[in-house]
Amino acid sequence: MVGSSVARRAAAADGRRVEKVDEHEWWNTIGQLREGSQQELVVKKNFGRDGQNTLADIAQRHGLYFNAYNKGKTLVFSKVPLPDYRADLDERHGSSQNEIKMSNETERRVENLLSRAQSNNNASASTSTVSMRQSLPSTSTSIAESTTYVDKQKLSFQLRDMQRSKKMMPSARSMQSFREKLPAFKAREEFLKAVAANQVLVISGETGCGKTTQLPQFILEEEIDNLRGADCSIICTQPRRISAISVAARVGSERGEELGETVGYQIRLESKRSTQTRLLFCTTGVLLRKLVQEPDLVGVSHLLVDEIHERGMSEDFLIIILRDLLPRRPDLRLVLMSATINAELFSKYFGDAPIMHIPGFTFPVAELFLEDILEKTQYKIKSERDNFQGNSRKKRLASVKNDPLADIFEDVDISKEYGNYSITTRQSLEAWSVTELDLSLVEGTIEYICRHEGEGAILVFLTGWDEISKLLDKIKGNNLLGNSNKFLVLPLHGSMPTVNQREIFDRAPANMRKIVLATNIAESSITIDDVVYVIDCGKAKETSYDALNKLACLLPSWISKASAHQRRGRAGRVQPGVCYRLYPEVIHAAMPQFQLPEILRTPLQELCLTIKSLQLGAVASFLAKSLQPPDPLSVKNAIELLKTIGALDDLEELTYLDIYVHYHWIQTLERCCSLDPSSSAWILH
Ligand SMILES: Nc1ncnc2c1ncn2[C@@H]1O[C@H](COP(=O)(O)OP(=O)(O)OP(=O)(O)O)[C@@H](O)[C@H]1O
Repeated sequence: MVGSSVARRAAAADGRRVEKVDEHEWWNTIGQLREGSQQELVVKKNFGRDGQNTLADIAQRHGLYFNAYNKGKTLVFSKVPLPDYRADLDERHGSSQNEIKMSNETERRVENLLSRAQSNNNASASTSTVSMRQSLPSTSTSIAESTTYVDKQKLSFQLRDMQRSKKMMPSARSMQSFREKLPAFKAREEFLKAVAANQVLVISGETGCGKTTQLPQFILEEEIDNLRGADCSIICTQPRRISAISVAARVGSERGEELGETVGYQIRLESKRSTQTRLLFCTTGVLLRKLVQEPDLVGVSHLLVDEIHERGMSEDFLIIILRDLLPRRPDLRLVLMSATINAELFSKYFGDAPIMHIPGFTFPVAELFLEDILEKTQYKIKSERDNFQGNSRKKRLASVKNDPLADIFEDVDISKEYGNYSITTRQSLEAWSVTELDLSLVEGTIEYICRHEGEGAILVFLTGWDEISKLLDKIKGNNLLGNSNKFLVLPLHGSMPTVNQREIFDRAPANMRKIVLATNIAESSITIDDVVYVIDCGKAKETSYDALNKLACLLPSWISKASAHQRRGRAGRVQPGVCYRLYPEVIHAAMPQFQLPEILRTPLQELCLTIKSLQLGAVASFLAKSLQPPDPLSVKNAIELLKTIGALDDLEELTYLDIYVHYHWIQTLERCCSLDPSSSAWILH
């Protein structure tokens, strides 16, 4: 066997005699390694420094990695980046391999190839230069293989040339100089080294550092530059559709490309990608579904999970699946991207994966709290229902159940704490309702900005469609803001078609001010480049469970400090900005650092049904592997209940034939009528 002869020859090396590199032979051998299933090829031969350089060059041209160990006596070609030191190859440990280890299949193919190359060489002994590509094998299977191989090589070269030429274009050059100013750029080399050296890397990046737009792009550029473009496939997940699309568009334009060339996106029922696409932004849900069909993510070389700190249900499910997948895919690189909070938690979960911190960059964003806004705008809070004269603040607040922030505000002595503020402001603070958003106050704040502040779009964070549509009506009826020639008012809600969602990124026509009324979907990852003012109502709708009444509810709740920070961060991304917080500073100070993970907020029965509908296996064992597992006894009880009501059978499988109809009905019933699965199932029956 020729493969064995390579091994024998390699094993025969005594480390003193310097062998000559037969470039032709090694080109083919390394080409076969690249095409086969073997991950690496270990060669014990001394080719001297020049020989090593030639081999390193061959490996690089094949898009593989090369390293020399034991003072150049042990050479390794690999499909994955190689560390500087390998204990398994260290002669002093007596554990190094004496032979090149190849699978039978690779050995057979290498043998075939070498014998063919040898006979080719003999036949053309008089021809001094044989093109390496011409010398590829010619049996029908081998032709197919080599065509794929040649095609891939060709594509890698094409991608590299295209990248180089696009970089030279004037628009790309100005983008490049902008990119170089982002903090992520300074961390580029360190980041790429860390990705190469570690299977899992946790990035803790502050707002605006460039983690979303730059880090996946660095990997893409590096892979293409090193002629690994054809083989690289980078996926970057985003928690929401709008960020998947807008970030893909931004990265594409930074590269001077049309969306869908090397950078694309995929969301449910919509995608923009091509055979050239090497960096794909998709929602976490899309990736979860892909994983169900393709558990090993074959073909994916790098996976970046963005905004992991948000701890949505899909992100938490995803990392459980990925931790199981990593040992099966040692060549897969996983980068978890988080805001600064919680990076250690993720690192620990992935066996103390290294953490890299990238400082943020935003233009200065001034922050005004309710008291400052009231003082500035002279707005008087005096709602009919909550008139403080007839109903004291303490009395009203005492009736607010389960709201620790309301309790904190209840304890504030307004006249003492806000002694420096005007009497009108203090009276308004007395009248301010912790529970209900005063939409007239939002309207008043928008009007104040439009009358007194400079140019720039306004982004308003509200809790849901109900508030958005009521505010839209108010704005229509407002003397100033209702002028549609001067103000472009755009709603932004998760249920809107993406084509409408995308309008928020368009610049308003000259002399018009854009006002975006959004839910928390605009909170992270997106840049609306003309936003200068952010108005934050401080709340977002979240699923919670009323255990006493057994009701699942989607209610406005106070956001966390992390969310508040992200909201503020939507201003100041390309110019200085102002953030108007429509709640007192004491409430902001008392907000939790970050939100409770969705899997700990979601009613367990709903969680179990979601796990089943996503086909993620046995519920209890799946949830036990999560970052912060729910109480096992409660999980067991939830499964029992689902079996009792007939939603799951004895084998814990979803029952009815049309599982989805059933499941979505349950969800809809829960959402619309605040019913738990048992009541919903009863109605369905
Ligand atoms: N569409 C865009 N138009 C103009 N500038 C943009 C756009 N997208 C990104 N940028 C610029 O690139 C910077 C980095 O954006 P990126 O989305 O990568 O930040 P990030 O670190 O992920 O922050 P965050 O977590 O707050 O979203 C922004 O602050 C902004 O200056």
